[in-house]
Amino acid sequence: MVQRGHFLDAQSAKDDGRACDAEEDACEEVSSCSTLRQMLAALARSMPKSAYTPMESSARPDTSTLAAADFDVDVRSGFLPPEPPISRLDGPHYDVRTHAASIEPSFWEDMLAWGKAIPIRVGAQYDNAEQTKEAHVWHSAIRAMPVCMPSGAFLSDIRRARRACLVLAFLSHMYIHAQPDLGQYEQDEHKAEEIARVKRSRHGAEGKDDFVSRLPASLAVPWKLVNEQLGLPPVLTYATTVLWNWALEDPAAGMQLSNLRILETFTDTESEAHFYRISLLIELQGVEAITLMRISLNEAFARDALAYQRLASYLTELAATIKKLTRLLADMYTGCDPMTFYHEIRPWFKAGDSMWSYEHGVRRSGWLLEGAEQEWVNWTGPSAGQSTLIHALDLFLDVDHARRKRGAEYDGNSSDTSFMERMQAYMPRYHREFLRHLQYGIQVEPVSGSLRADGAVETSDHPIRSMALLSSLDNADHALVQAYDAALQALRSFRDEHMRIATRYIVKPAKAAAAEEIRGTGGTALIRFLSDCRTNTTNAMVKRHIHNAP
Ligand code: HEM
Repeated sequence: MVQRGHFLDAQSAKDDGRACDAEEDACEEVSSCSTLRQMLAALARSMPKSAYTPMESSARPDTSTLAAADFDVDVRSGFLPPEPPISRLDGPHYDVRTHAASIEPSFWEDMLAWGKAIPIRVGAQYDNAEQTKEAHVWHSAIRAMPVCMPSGAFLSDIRRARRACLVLAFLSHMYIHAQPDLGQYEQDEHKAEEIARVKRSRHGAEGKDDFVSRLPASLAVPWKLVNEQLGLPPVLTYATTVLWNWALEDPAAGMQLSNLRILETFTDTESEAHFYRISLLIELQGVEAITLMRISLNEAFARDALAYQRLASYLTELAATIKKLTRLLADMYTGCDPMTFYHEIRPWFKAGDSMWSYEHGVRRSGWLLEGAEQEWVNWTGPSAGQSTLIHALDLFLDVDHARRKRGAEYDGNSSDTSFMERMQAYMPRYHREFLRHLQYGIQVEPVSGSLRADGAVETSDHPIRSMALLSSLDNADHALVQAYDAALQALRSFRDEHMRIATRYIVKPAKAAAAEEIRGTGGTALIRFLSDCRTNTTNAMVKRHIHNAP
């Protein structure tokens, strides 16, 4: 069997001491495909690397070559950077009220610290007149702040670029959401008109009738530039709130579950820190899954009898790892209060796609990034649906959320088949590349068989699924099929738990608050969508299709 790609350099298979007749042919095939091979070798690399990724110093450093050589997936930390993110952009400290003309990036840090100290609140719900006044001064200072263009040298230090992305994201969401009368959330047209009228009268001096959805150039321009560098749109993302938002309690103790602390929150509540921390712990535990996926794909390259046995054992381990992820997910309840999540934390995440405003009497959604975008932008707020880890598990196990495969099994009533693909636009560039590679870079010779209960022929060029299909044809040994399906079952159970969480943290509080429409941060009709994701997981199981399954 000739593979069009594989996940390990051929030497490792040889080092296994396994004889494989097809190996040399396959090696030739692979060596002719050197670019792909380099990418695969980078993925399989076992040497730790530095999170500092020096790049050419220029106004817009080109990171494309790095993307090809390195998917920014670390053997110790997975999709998290292996070294703690920096917690402050250096440079002199400013008294933000008197030195508003400064243009050092550290000035953003001072603005963030000031905003948090007030503290800036969603909808300008302050406790007293003094706070209200100070918040107004903060707000005006942001608008008056000069545009600071980060230098090429600054952008080329990836840790500083990530921190800048985080600070600008928090500042931008604070700026937008902390304005008074955020009734623009209401999609009731009459209310929105009334609110717009009140806003006009209040912000007459600003001269902007939809001031609320306009991000000033002082934030919009550098934010867009920094995020372009990282391959992200200018909006708060999972990468910002989770992947790059942590520190080690004790630097000497290293990256352990109990040693991680969240750097920035909007609400300064334990619930918000816990909400981010759970995802962080899942990412860290996910390193185990990434390793198992990688070594499994090596077996998909070898494809001898031992490979089938080993793959079965790795998939069994993967199922156990996914169960650990589910247990971590269920820990959400131990530190994140559903009401605090729904009423205090979630509103900060709203972005252009779910905010409405009026300009010159025209109602529209979106944010206007002054000086950075000509058009109103409708980006979506952060969702753990942007976790590359979960997408990788889906791709590895051939879960098809786009519903292009196995089409006959679907009723054609899916709520949102494009959500998962759309979420990839919100991942850091290298992680997106990683998924693209996992999806398109490693196909094998298609395997066909009449395995389905309805007799339809299924053809698969998926490296793992095709082996499970082949193994299912052999009635003597269904160990691989069982292990493959067990991993899918574990992923389904993860999604069961996730649905319970979404119900407890969004659906119930929304019903209690008599919300007219219940949608996820990503804008989905959430219960229908999450239930579809579960169905897609189950539909990938092989056993369901075998005539004589044991
Ligand atoms: C309070 C906690 C959470 C709530 C309320 C929640 C809610 C939601 C909602 C409503 C969606 C639908 C998409 C949207 O419109 O935003 C979603 C998607 C998703 N969430 Fe969460 N989520 C939570 C925590 C997590 C965590 C910790 C993870 C794991 C890292 C996670 C992983 C996902 C994934 C992978 C999706 C895409 C759909 C799927 O794969 O099933 N969520 N979440």
